[in-house]
Amino acid sequence: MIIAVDGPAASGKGTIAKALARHYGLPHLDTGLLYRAVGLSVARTGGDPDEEKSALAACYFDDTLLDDPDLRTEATGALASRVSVHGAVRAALVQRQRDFANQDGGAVLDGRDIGTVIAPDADAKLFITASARERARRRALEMESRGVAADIESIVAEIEARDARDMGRANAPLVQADGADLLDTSDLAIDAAVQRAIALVDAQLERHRKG
Ligand SMILES: Nc1ncnc2c1ncn2[C@@H]1O[C@H](COP(=O)(O)OP(=O)(O)O)[C@@H](O)[C@H]1O
Ligand SMILES: Nc1ccn([C@@H]2O[C@H](COP(=O)(O)OP(=O)(O)O)[C@@H](O)[C@H]2O)c(=O)n1
Repeated sequence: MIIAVDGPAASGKGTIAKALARHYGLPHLDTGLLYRAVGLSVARTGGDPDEEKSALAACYFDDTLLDDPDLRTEATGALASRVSVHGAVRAALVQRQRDFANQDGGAVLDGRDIGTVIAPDADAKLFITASARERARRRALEMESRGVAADIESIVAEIEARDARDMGRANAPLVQADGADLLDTSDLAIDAAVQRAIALVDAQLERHRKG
């Protein structure tokens, strides 16, 4: 069984995808980490994230990079969003994600294009969202918990810029996939959002069973 979870930054898609993986006993892949690794790698090697060749060269990173704490910063999120506009970068990462999705028993993947490109035939699809202000508030809390000062207005601006780039790009733009249920978590606590996600997935699985 494949479950596709997509949505913009800090919408709660990772939290929900992890909880779904636990609930259904499936492995989980945070596909954003792959794009973050490319973004960080291109920056560290002095390459240009906006130049396709440079970004493509950074796709062949060592997997130990996936554990680097710098992957989690908002600066790396912005770099990831810049390298991920390039078709060659997306093509270089596609097989790894599809292999993960198609492993025996299935998987849960979260990202921007799981329900549209990576696993368009997924058994269940969710599109998670929340207002930009609520997403910025969550990011600020995360940063403060790491001891990093956070300015809400600049985080809102960064989130809106990233949304615009991710939704406006020509290759695999962020969009609610055909057949995906929309889940707005703006006014939901984590537990409530997870319960709602499980109910939506169960209902989709039931609809598929009935054909
Ligand atoms: N429904 C929610 N209400 C409040 N905070 C949430 C909710 N969902 C997630 N969070 C918190 O917001 C932050 C971003 O969530 P995360 O799941 O990492 O988002 P994404 O994967 O979409 O970037 C985390 O600190 C997480 O604990
Ligand atoms: N499947 C994916 C996942 C991430 N990405 C890109 O990678 C960036 C970082 O993704 P992420 O999921 O780690 O970011 P957050 O939503 O956690 O902030 C996004 O802004 C996208 O531009 C993508 O293009 N396709």
